[in-house]
Amino acid sequence: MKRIAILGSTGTIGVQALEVLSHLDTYEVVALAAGRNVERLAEQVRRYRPQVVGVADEAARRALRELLPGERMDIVVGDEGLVACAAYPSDIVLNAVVGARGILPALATVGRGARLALANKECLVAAGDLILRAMRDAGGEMVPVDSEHCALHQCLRSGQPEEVLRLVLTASGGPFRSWPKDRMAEVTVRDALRHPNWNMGQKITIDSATMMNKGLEVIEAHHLFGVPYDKIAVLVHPESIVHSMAEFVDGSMVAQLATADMRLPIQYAITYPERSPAPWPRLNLASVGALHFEEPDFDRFPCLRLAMEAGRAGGLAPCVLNAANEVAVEAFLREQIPFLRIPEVVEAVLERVPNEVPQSVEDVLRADGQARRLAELYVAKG
Ligand SMILES: NC(=O)C1=CN([C@@H]2O[C@H](COP(=O)(O)OP(=O)(O)OC[C@H]3O[C@@H](n4cnc5c(N)ncnc54)[C@H](OP(=O)(O)O)[C@@H]3O)[C@@H](O)[C@H]2O)C=CC1
Ligand SMILES: CC(=O)[C@@H](O)[C@H](O)COP(=O)(O)O
Ligand SMILES: [Mn+2]
Repeated sequence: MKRIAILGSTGTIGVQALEVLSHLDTYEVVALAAGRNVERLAEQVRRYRPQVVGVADEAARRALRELLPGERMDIVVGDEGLVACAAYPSDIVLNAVVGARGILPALATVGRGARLALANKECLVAAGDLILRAMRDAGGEMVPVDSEHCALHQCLRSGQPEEVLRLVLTASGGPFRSWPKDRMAEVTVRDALRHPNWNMGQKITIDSATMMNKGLEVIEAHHLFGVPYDKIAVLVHPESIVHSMAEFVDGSMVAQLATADMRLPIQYAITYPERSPAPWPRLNLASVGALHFEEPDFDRFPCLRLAMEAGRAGGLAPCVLNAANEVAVEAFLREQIPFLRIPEVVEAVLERVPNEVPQSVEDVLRADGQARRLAELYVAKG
């Protein structure tokens, strides 16, 4: 039996991960962590009987205890609780919490030599160098869950690092792929939450709509695969069937294709290097018919440009970009700012937080906090 901890178990990735585990019979769930959805968490605890359970705050802890009065489990709370779940002895930690909150549990996982199955891209964006250093020092490993990076991980199994010419990350283009710029000023929350191909949590769905998601994924790919930014390209592919590709020096392109179903990358990250049979629907290319590709539009999607610039700038810039974006997306979801204000808030914050090379996670968390406070000020201006 392999032991697994799932952080963000009540979210879209966490729920699908438990579904994957229900058909693999060699894994024991030892830790579950979530935020405030205690009803769903209680159901998961009843079924998987983890030894430790994390929740966001004291109110959630009390509510969970009331729902499970006789359950033998340690309940841990807040960001410290998340770290405790990641640090609890296990072979694999699936980090599927949303946002920069994923940094400390990622460090706790790789720092004890366990496998980090990584959905939480924000931790690599904000603290990629530190997490990779901790992973190398402790002999840990990271296997991506993000669909594009899972695809690239598979594509790169067919060549040596020095044979790679470039990585091509595919992007659906989101719900506004073909909208003219003036119409994008009228975007509602409902419009932006209507992703064409994927059913995901709200924050990543808005990131897909602004294409910030793809920018974050470029930075994620840079860290995961050690490839410089000038060798990472983005290509819009509205069908989300080709999940990404690696181009080799001889002109060969190796792509990974599958249905748009996150259960596959989740299972891959858990069972790697083995592949297990999967019971869900498979890709039928004849019924898909045609696949389309086009260049991204950096003018209508300035978040993509901002993220790629922040990645190239390095240092604290990606952390600042990510923190400002988290605040701006939250404000858009609360209808405090319009859609097109998201990149404006991010750009304004990036211009004001000085860029340095972080020496420690404390430097990263300090810049994250500073960027959030500034972003709140810009949000308050509307
Ligand atoms: N969804 C997808 O298909 C993909 C997601 N990802 C990445 O995976 C991550 C998760 O995404 P997704 O599942 O869509 O997000 P969701 O919003 O669906 O889920 C987020 C999870 O984080 C938990 N959470 C929120 N606040 C806290 C907190 N304070 N302490 C502990 N846990 C907390 C939530 O708990 P609760 O609900 O109980 O409050 C929930 O379990 C993101 O980084 C995203 O970018 C990457 C590729 C694809
Ligand atoms: C499923 C997944 O990995 C998401 O990150 C997805 O790729 C988002 O789609 P976009 O290509 O629209 O950003
Ligand atoms: Mn993705």
